[in-house]
Amino acid sequence: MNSTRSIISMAMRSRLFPNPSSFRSPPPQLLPSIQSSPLLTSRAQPSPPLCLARSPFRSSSSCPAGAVLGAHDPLPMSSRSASGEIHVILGPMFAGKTTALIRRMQDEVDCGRSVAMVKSDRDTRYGLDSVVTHDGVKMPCFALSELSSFQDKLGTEAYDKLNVIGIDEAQFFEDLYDFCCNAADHDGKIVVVAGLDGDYLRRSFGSVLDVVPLADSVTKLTARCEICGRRAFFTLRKANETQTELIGGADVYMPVCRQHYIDGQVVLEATRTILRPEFNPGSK
Ligand SMILES: Nc1ncnc2c1ncn2[C@@H]1O[C@H](COP(=O)(O)OP(=O)(O)O)[C@@H](O)[C@H]1O
Ligand SMILES: Cc1cn([C@H]2C[C@H](O)[C@@H](COP(=O)(O)O)O2)c(=O)[nH]c1=O
Repeated sequence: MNSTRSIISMAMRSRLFPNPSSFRSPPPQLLPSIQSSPLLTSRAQPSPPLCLARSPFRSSSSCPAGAVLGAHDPLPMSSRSASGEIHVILGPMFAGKTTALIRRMQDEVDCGRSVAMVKSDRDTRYGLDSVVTHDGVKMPCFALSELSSFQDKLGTEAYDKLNVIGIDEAQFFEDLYDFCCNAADHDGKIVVVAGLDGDYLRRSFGSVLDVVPLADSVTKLTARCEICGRRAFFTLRKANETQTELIGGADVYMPVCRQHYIDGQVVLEATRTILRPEFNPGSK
C-alpha cells in the first residue's frame, strides 16, 4: 500500500503541483454561529472551579478516567435547558471539527455544566480513551460502537446529571438520529455533534446530514487545500482502497479545494487503473 501511495503522490504532484508546496490549516476559527452562541452568553453564570466530576465510573475499566467533566453538583434545574439543543459541526477532514468540539465542551465545563464526550470505537487511531485532534489536543471520552449503549455505560444517575454530550466521528454512528432526538427532545441534553458530511467520493456519510433538520445550529468548517492553499471543502483519499470506511490521517487523506478534488480524482483513477494486475503482469 505504501508503494501505491507514493505512486499516487508522485503522479499527483507531477500533474498538479508544478511548484509543490504544502499547506496546513491555521488553527481553526470558530464560525460566528458557535462563537456568538446564545448558549454561551445568555445562560452563562459564574463558573464554579473546573473539576472532574465524581463519576461513579472513574474507577471502572469501561470508563476512561475523567470522561465525565464538569461541576461536582449538577446545575439547578432552572439554569438547565428545558428542551435540549442540538448543534452540528461538519466539514472535511483537517477542518478543525474536533478542535471546535473540544473547545465547545471546555466552554460548557467553564460555565459549570457537566459534560461527556463520545467517539466511535471504530476510530482506533489514537487509542480509545480520548478524542484527539490532528495536532494532538486531547479530551477523555467514551468509545462506543453505538450510541444506544451510552446511557448504560454511564449509568442512569450520571446520565441524569449530565448537561452536555459531545459526539465526535459522528459519521460512524448508525443510531445518531434517534440518539440526538431522544437526548435533546426527551432528556433535555445539549448535544454537540462533529463529523464528516461527505466521504472521499463526496457522498453523504453515515447519518450526519440526517440530523441537520433536528439542529439548532449547523456549522460547516473548511480546511486548507494541501495543493494550493485555498479553502478546502472536500477530502481526497490518496490510497487505492475503495471501501467507504478506511480509518486514517494525513497518510491516507488530504483536504482539497474543488479544482484539486476534480483533478485529483482523475489522477487517482488513472493510477488505480495502471496498478491493476493486468497492467502489471510482473507484479505478482
Ligand atoms: N493537511 C493536513 N495534514 C495534517 N494536519 C493538518 C492538515 N491541515 C490541518 N492540519 C491540522 O489539523 C488541525 C485540525 O485538526 P482536527 O480538529 O482534528 O480536524 P478534524 O476533526 O476536522 O479532522 C489543524 O489545526 C491543523 O493543525
Ligand atoms: C473521507 C473519509 C474518512 N474516513 C475516516 C478517516 C478518519 O479515520 C475519519 C475522519 O476523521 P477526522 O476526525 O474527520 O479527521 O474518517 C473514512 O472512513 N472514509 C472516508 O471516505
